[in-house]
Amino acid sequence: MAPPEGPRAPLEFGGPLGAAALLLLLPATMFHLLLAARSGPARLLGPPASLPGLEALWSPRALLLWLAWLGLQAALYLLPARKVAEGQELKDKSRLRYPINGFQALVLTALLVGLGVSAGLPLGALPEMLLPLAFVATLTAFIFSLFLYMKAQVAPVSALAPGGISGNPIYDFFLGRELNPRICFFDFKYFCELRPGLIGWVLINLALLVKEAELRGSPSLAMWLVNGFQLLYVGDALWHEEAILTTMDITHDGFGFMLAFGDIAWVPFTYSLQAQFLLRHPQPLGLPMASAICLINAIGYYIFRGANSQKNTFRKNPSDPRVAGLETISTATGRKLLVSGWWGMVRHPNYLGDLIMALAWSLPCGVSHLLPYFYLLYFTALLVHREARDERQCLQKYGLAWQEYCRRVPYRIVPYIY
Ligand SMILES: NC(=O)C1=CN([C@@H]2O[C@H](COP(=O)(O)OP(=O)(O)OC[C@H]3O[C@@H](n4cnc5c(N)ncnc54)[C@H](OP(=O)(O)O)[C@@H]3O)[C@@H](O)[C@H]2O)C=CC1
Ligand SMILES: CC(C)CCC[C@@H](C)[C@H]1CC=C2C3=C(CC[C@@]21C)[C@@]1(C)CC[C@H](O)C[C@@H]1CC3
Repeated sequence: MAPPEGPRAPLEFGGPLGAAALLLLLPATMFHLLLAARSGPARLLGPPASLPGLEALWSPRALLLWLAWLGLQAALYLLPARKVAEGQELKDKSRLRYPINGFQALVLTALLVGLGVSAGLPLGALPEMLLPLAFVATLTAFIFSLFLYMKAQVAPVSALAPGGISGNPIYDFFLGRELNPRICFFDFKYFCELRPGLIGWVLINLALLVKEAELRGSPSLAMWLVNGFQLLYVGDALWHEEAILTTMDITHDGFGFMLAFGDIAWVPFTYSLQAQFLLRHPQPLGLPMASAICLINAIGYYIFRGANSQKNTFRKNPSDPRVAGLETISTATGRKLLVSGWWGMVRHPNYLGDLIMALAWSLPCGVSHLLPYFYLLYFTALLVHREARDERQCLQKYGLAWQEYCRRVPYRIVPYIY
């Protein structure tokens, strides 16, 4: 169906050319990181030691394993949920319904993997399959995004995302045309955002830990820390699954290659980079240093969770005693903005906490290589860009009230710095 005439959202990511470049650059970066982590020099910059042939990338076993994984996560999504939540109001005034059973999916996956391992499933063999698995995940993301693009051609105009209706096929394929593509109750974007990728990430981490134990007798302290920190992060995201319904990915962005690839390929295969690095480049870590890193992660988590929970509680019920005493600014929409508490410190305190945690995930890998710090560098760029997008949307939504908020809380992410 033809998109509506009228003013369109400004093009992002450098327009169609930028989107075309990212279609190649993102998978290329992911494969570069996978290869670099297993190579001796583990260089972040510069060419990988050797390029794999097609036989190293293509494996029918990896394809089967990948399809079984997606099938398992889809089946867990369809299980009865402890709660069904309503999303934000859509253009046509309706609200979609979403199952809240992500944490249940994590626990059931853990039980199934545990059962599998006790029945002889060689979890330690998974690290050897990362390259072909990443390859099939990338293929899946391309094919799936094509399906989503075609599905959007027959979707009603009211179902399209503001950003993905430029009319340029490459740009729209990358950004995503349809806001909430679904078949019946099965919401593709919501499913992909939290399940196969995030749970896949901690499973890959665990397999790397098991492999390290097989190679060296026991997992290293550094590997334990990386596994523990990232499991906490993923468990937290799934426990607070409902909060995802108000993020810009769900409420504003279409579902196209960027999110499909990001969710199912980028997250599991690049977010597990520190554990991949540690398997081949063991790092000595003493107890005092490990304790300091735990403290950094705990501070990051405290800020991240405190800020996210404060906003979520306030958005659900502003008179909740936990937030009722906070200072606010009224806006013309009837919604208020918090201007004290975490949200009075900087305009994105949750990003600050997330970045501190990102640092704690890299520190166990030592300082001899830049590679394990890739996540911190990429994440800083992602959050700075995301913050700017969110500010633009908030200025549009709240106008003068947002300007007043920016005047009263002048720093974006890091107090007195940015
Ligand atoms: N690991 C990863 O790869 C990624 C992690 N994240 C994390 O996900 C979490 C969610 O992030 P994200 O989706 O970007 O957005 P946020 O949770 O930061 O939400 C931004 C929204 O919050 C509301 N808001 C902003 N300021 C205020 C205020 N002062 N008072 C009340 N409401 C306010 C506005 O929406 P409204 O007013 O409409 O409610 C705004 O659009 C973060 O913790 C982030 O760090 C995000 C991206 C990637
Ligand atoms: C491949 C590109 C460079 C960008 C892809 C971006 C995606 C990987 C991220 C976009 C927003 C995300 C969120 C999360 C994971 C990463 C993606 C999907 C969380 C689920 C991580 C856990 C947090 O508690 C909530 C996050 C919401 C946004």
